Amino acid sequence: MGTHTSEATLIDGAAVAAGLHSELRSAVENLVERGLTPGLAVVLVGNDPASSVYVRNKIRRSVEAGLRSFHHELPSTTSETDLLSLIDRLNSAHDVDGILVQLPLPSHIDAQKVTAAIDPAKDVDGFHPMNVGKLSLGGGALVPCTPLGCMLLIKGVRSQLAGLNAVIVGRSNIVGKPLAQLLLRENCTVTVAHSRTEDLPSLCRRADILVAAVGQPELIRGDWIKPGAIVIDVGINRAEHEGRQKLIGDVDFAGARAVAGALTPVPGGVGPMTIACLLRNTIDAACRRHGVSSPIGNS
Ligand SMILES: NC(=O)C1=CN([C@@H]2O[C@H](COP(=O)(O)OP(=O)(O)OC[C@H]3O[C@@H](n4cnc5c(N)ncnc54)[C@H](OP(=O)(O)O)[C@@H]3O)[C@@H](O)[C@H]2O)C=CC1
Ligand SMILES: Nc1nc(=O)c2c([nH]1)NC[C@@H]1CN(c3ccc(C(=O)N[C@@H](CCC(=O)O)C(=O)O)cc3)C=[N+]21
Repeated sequence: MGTHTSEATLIDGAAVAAGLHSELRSAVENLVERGLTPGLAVVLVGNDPASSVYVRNKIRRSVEAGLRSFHHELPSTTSETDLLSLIDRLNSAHDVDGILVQLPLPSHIDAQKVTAAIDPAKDVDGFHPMNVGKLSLGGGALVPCTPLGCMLLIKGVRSQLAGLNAVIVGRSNIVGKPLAQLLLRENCTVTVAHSRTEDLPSLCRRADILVAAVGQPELIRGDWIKPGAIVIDVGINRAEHEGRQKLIGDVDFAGARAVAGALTPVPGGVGPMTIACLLRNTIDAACRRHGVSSPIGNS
């Protein structure tokens, strides 16, 4: 069949996220008028520089949106017991609607245990077993922010996904697995690949929707991509370039751009959507907790 010559459409996640932020800002204004100011608590343990940058962005964005923001920075030597007791306090704090504990946690702390200690109604990351279970059963969950952001970008390109082959490279609990549930819900045929997958290039070539969430710079090459495919690059890899820090995705951007139908850049793709979806989940959680109808559309 015909050769594919046109360049992929760039999916401008930063622009989509900016649009979401302005919707969220009005939604918060509306809620504040009705006496409800949604509150987000962000907990950072230790001083990993990348985590600090993300946490600062999350706080800045939530303040811009009009949310109440609570910031807890704990030293890397914090014990699991102390972290759990902070979570207990946040669970019972009336003005806290969302709790986010930034990952990764120091290795002496059991992240699963911490996640399970968060009130599922305040679990704006969607990592609590209750929300994971609800997502898999099909309703009522707080949905993890990055997969939610990916879905909004994919559906912005193409609203009807039924029957498409979706390949997700990466099976983490925060991206790959929950995204598989969301694509399945849209009636895609979903394959989740990982480090033990055989012949990854051939598998990727069958994908109408290809999502890379691996953490390996430019693993996915242009010639692994089906012409016209929607390619979502979740990867954030830091590299030195001419003495400066540069972010690189899991997809060879230039190679993919010549083949794909639509493609997200790094930075400015999925990352900004993750933060917008976090704020959206916080507003959602606040409305549910207070029995108020949500002023934002559901998806
Ligand atoms: N933009 C955003 O908002 C976000 C970006 N990220 C970024 O996304 C990337 C993935 O993060 P996360 O989901 O936490 O990843 P994890 O590090 O938890 O998991 C990586 C996954 O990739 C798989 N994998 C590793 N190497 C290969 C390979 N060579 N071939 C095939 N599969 C491989 C692993 O397989 P196995 O299970 O077999 O080990 C694993 O399933 C990172 O770059 C991270 O920084 C993450 C969250 C949010
Ligand atoms: N409990 C928890 N929840 C998370 O959602 C979570 C986490 N822990 N730990 C780490 C990962 C990673 N993550 C990102 C969020 C925003 C950008 C982002 O905004 N990226 C910008 C660039 C930012 C920069 O310049 O570094 C972009 O891609 O354009 C990236 C990555 C959320 N995560």
